[in-house]
Amino acid sequence: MWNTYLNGRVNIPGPIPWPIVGNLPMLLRTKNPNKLFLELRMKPLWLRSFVKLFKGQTSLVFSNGQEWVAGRKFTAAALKDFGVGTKSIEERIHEETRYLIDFFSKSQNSSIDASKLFPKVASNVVSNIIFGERFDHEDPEFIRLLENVQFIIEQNSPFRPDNFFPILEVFRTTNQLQAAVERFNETKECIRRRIDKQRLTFDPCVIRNFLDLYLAQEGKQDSKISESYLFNTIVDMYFAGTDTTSGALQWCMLYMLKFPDVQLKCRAEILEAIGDSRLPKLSDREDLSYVNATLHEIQRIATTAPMAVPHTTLEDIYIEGKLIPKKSILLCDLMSVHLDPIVWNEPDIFRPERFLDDKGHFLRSENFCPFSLGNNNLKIIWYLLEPWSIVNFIIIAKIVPIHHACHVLKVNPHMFFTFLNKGPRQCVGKHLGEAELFLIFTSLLQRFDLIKANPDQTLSTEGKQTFVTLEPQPYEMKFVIRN
Ligand code: HEM
Repeated sequence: MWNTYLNGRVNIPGPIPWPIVGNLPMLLRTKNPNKLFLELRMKPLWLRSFVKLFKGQTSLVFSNGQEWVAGRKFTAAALKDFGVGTKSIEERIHEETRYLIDFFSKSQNSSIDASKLFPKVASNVVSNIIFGERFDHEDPEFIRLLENVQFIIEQNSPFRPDNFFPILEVFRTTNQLQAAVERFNETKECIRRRIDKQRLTFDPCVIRNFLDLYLAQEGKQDSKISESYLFNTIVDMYFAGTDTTSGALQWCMLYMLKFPDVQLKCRAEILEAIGDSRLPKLSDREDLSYVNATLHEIQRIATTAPMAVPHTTLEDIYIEGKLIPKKSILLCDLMSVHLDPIVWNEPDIFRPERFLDDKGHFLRSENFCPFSLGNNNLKIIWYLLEPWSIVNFIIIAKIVPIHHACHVLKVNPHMFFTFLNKGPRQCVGKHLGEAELFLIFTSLLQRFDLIKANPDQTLSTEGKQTFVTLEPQPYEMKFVIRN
């Protein structure tokens, strides 16, 4: 402990933490941890850590090494075969979009709570890919499934004080902990029931959806992936694919309410390129530069998953001469890249045009990374947790170029990032998430004027942190059929 303390102080710059509680008091004083981290971006400091969540589980998110490689290959291939980049994903998203259009057309003047609606939309697209069918939004089983996902996510937020300071867990009501475990088991049970139902009509020669792939794998001796691993990966996809996409869609709507001029420009482009007699397709993306730029700008300024997920160092590393010990848990702050004034001009200003060239064509940026770091030479803030001390500390290390860190590690940049062990990490649902944002956003703008439910309401762009995502504060809006 002393060694950790001393080594850390010698090697890594930062303010002195309080004994035992580290920088927890500072964190407790803030309502918005992400904002605090941003304010401290150039000032390294020590903070307390959060407990290792979901310890002992094995699935795509919670596996490493060869097991992870096999699981990743399987999941990525499955997502590809069943849609990502192909027509069928488009059809599955269209199915959900048609439901939305129908629903909004019938409930024209009703106020819609975006925080209640979009989790259903995102979750239904994942359901469609996994089970081959969507749920009715009013289906009690579906509502319960979503409530459970939400509850578990809230209970496990890394920003809960007891996650920063595990000893506080003794003060957490056992009821809450017990409820989280029970709801997690209930979610698994719901998925288990679906698997059993699909088993009755399963034909190994006709693979219909992700579950069929799972069933085809079941019981195979030579399979590199165990049944329980695949089962847990389905659970992962549910959790990882619902909150993130729903959060991003909520941000999209919020920015359209806040910036009606941008909404008008997006709609004008959609109507000019596509008209209003058919739904937008993924292939329309290249004709919709301004829309594309707007979606990128929203994802940049809002950063739905601001700190991605934790990763672990494989060995002792030195970043700019500072020791980051083996098995340290690192969080990379994606938001620090998206709001870095060195790479973005006036990063706090919402301006879709920054993603357009002089001719109005869409312009990519290597500093755009909502789905985690790629191969780019990004500068990023690192948060470091030291896993062996009684009370863990996080250090916001200096901003360092990612390639620098990878060079020190002598590994491929992708291989650098790990979740509690080793393995490259990037969002496996990136293309699916992008497709959902594009198709749902454009389809809604094509048909409806998006307006605030209450014209006097001030919409805040301050986010609300959940497990890994940053969502807008709840707001209400109306979808009015366009004249
Ligand atoms: C706008 C939507 C989305 C955003 C912003 C997002 C963002 C992220 C981020 C930042 C990570 C962490 C990467 C890292 O380890 O550093 C991640 C991982 C992951 N995402 Fe997404 N995601 C989105 C949509 C989806 C969807 C639709 C799915 C569903 C299939 C999904 C499934 C996953 C999974 C399974 C992982 C873990 C991958 C692994 O550990 O290999 N995501 N996502």
